[in-house]
Amino acid sequence: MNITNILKFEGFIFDMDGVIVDNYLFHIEAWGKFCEKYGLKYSKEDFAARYFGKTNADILQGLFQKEMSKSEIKNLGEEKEAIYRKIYEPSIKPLPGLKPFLTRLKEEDKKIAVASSAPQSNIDFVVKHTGIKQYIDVMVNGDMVTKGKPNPDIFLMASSMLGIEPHKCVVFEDSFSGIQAALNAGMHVVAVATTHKINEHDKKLEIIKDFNSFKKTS
Ligand SMILES: O=P(O)(O)OC[C@H]1O[C@@H](O)[C@H](O)[C@@H](O)[C@@H]1O
Repeated sequence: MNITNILKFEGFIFDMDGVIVDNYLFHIEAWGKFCEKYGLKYSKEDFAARYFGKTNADILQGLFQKEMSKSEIKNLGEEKEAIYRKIYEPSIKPLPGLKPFLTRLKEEDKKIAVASSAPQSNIDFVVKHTGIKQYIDVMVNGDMVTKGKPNPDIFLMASSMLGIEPHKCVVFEDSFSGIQAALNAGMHVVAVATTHKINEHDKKLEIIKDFNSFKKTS
């Protein structure tokens, strides 16, 4: 899809991990360290298949194989996120073409949301270090919904906070659970091939490598 076609949408909803930043290797490494500390069984492949795009509540209860209280999830989640932020901070950068794309969207008076399964602390970290705060109208984090991706609630909340109907919104997503959540919300999806390669995505989807795709006018 070129810039002319994408500008037909009114609401632009960005997933964060794998879309604003290409950081899955750092999350994988941080979860590995976390699991080692708690003696949890962990394989990168299994983790990627089961948990990418999910909330910490879903990931932690899956890893520990038990139900947990909100405070347990918050504390353990923050422990993992602190490891992640420490190892990722030295190399954090936005996906190529993201800032020029956001600038263009604002010039066109489009509404922009970030909707991430991550806790707000991680969203703040990414927004600060990529310098994109001024572009964002609405932020929705994983703690604001009870049912995480692939349930559509996070994207429906973003569209309602933007005041734009779901079918007028486009979602940028890298994870399979996130793509399914956006489709379940009745939104248009653009898959971003970072965490998963182009050939791993459903061929029927529109797929971009990064936001330089929208530099093109035809
Ligand atoms: O919804 P997003 O932005 O892709 O965030 C998902 C990520 O959220 C993080 O908090 C989890 O620790 C990650 O493991 C997970 O992949």
